[in-house]
Amino acid sequence: MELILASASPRRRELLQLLDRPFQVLVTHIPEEREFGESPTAYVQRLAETKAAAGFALWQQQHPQQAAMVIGSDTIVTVDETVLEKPQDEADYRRMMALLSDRKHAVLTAVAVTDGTHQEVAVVSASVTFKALSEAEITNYWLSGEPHDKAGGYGIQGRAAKFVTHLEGSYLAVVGLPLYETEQLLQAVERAHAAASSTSISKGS
Ligand SMILES: Cc1cn([C@H]2C[C@H](O)[C@@H](COP(=O)(O)OP(=O)(O)OP(=O)(O)O)O2)c(=O)[nH]c1=O
Repeated sequence: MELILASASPRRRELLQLLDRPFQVLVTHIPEEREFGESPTAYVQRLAETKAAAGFALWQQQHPQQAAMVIGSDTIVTVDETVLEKPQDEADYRRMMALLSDRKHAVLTAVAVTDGTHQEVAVVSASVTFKALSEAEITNYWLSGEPHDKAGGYGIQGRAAKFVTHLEGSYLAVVGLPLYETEQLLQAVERAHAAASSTSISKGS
């Protein structure tokens, strides 16, 4: 069965390589809009599931006969009930840094895996504490070019590492793809796929 990563994120691609499973990348575009009353956990889970399903649909269009497992993932930062995604511009980035400075926030990454029939999903979290950020630090970090394509406007694996005083939970959930959980989800879908294939063979279909 082919493995497909439905993601445009270079971080997810690099991390997935560490599972030593050959894979291809497909890019789909899913609008990221939280529904009224939707909790951060429900939201991030829905986006990961939607990305996996859209990736599977695209794979099927291109390869109608070939089985595949597709991974979709989404990362958000939450401060109280406020959800931070990628900053739209510098002002949006500055709003995010003001919310993150000198306090704890949560990062949630959802990973969904589907083979078109079976689906597994996990939401993995971390709690991250930032030092008090000065205006100069906020400005210089923006000028580094790192914030624009990252949830919450920062990359813990990059220059924002020096802002982090404490981390609890999954470091890889912050970077965008928690590998232990991803491997477990892949194995679960593989087992379900194998069980369904052996049932359909014994039924003679
Ligand atoms: C908080 C944080 C986020 N990020 C990144 C991970 C994700 O790539 C990005 C969150 O945006 P996402 O919308 O989750 O993902 P994406 O648009 O980059 O890729 P795709 O939807 O195609 O899979 O933020 C870091 O790299 N480091 C960090 O410390």
